[in-house]
Amino acid sequence: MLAAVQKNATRGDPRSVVKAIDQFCRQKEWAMNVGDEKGCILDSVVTEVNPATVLELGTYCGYSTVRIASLLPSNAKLITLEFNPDYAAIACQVIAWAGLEDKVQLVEGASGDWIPKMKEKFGIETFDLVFLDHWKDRYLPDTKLMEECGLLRKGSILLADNVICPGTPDYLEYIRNSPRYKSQYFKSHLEYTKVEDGLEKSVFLG
Ligand SMILES: O=C(NCCCCCn1ccnc1)c1cc(-c2ccc(F)cc2)cc(O)c1O
Ligand SMILES: [Mg+2]
Repeated sequence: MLAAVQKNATRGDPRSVVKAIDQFCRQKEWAMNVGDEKGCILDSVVTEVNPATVLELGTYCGYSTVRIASLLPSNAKLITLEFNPDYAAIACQVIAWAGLEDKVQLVEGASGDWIPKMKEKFGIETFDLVFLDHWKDRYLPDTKLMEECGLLRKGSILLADNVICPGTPDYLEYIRNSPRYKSQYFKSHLEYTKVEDGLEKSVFLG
C-alpha cells in the first residue's frame, strides 16, 4: 500500500494519497481503511464540526488520518493513537507523503494508557471530535474513560466506524440509551464491499 502511495500519489497532495490507497484496496488487496464511501461521511462531519482538537483511536495506515487532517484549520491538532508498531510505521510515512506531519501527532501505544495522559502530555483540555476506529471492544471502555478524564465537553462529537461490521454492540447500546448523548446512524457499507456497515455520530450533552 505504501509503495502504491509513493508511486501513484503526489507528495504534499492529500487527495491523491487517499485516491491511491482506495485504488490499491479496490484493485489489489482489501484493507480495513474507512474507505471512500464512509470517508465521504467522515469528511462531511469533520467539515461541519470544524474541530480545533481531534482524537483518532486507531490510525492503521493513516488513511482516515490524512482525510481528517486535510480538512482541519491551520492551528488545529489531530492526535492519532495506534497500538500496532508496524501499522504506526507505515502511517507515519503515509502522513508525511501527504505533507500533513505538522497537523498530526502520531502516538504509539494502548488507548487505555494514553487517554488519561492526554491533558498532561499534549496540553489538551477537551476534544471537539473523536473518531473511533480501533479494537471494537475498546469503543465503550475508552468512551467511559474519556468521560471520566473530562476530555469531552458539551457539544463534543464522537464518530464511530464499524458499528455494524464487525460491530460494536455494547457501545451502540450504551451510547443510544445514555441521556448524556444524542446519536445518529449513518448507513453505509463496509469499505470496498457491498456488506452493510455504518458510522454512529454522537453529541456529548455534558
Ligand atoms: O479491527 C478493525 N480495526 C482495528 C484494527 C486494530 C486496531 C489496533 N489499535 C489501534 C489503537 N488501539 C488498538 C477493523 C476491522 C474491519 C473488518 C471488517 C470485516 C472483516 F471481515 C475484517 C475486518 C473493518 C474496519 O473498518 C476496522 O476498523
Ligand atoms: Mg474501521
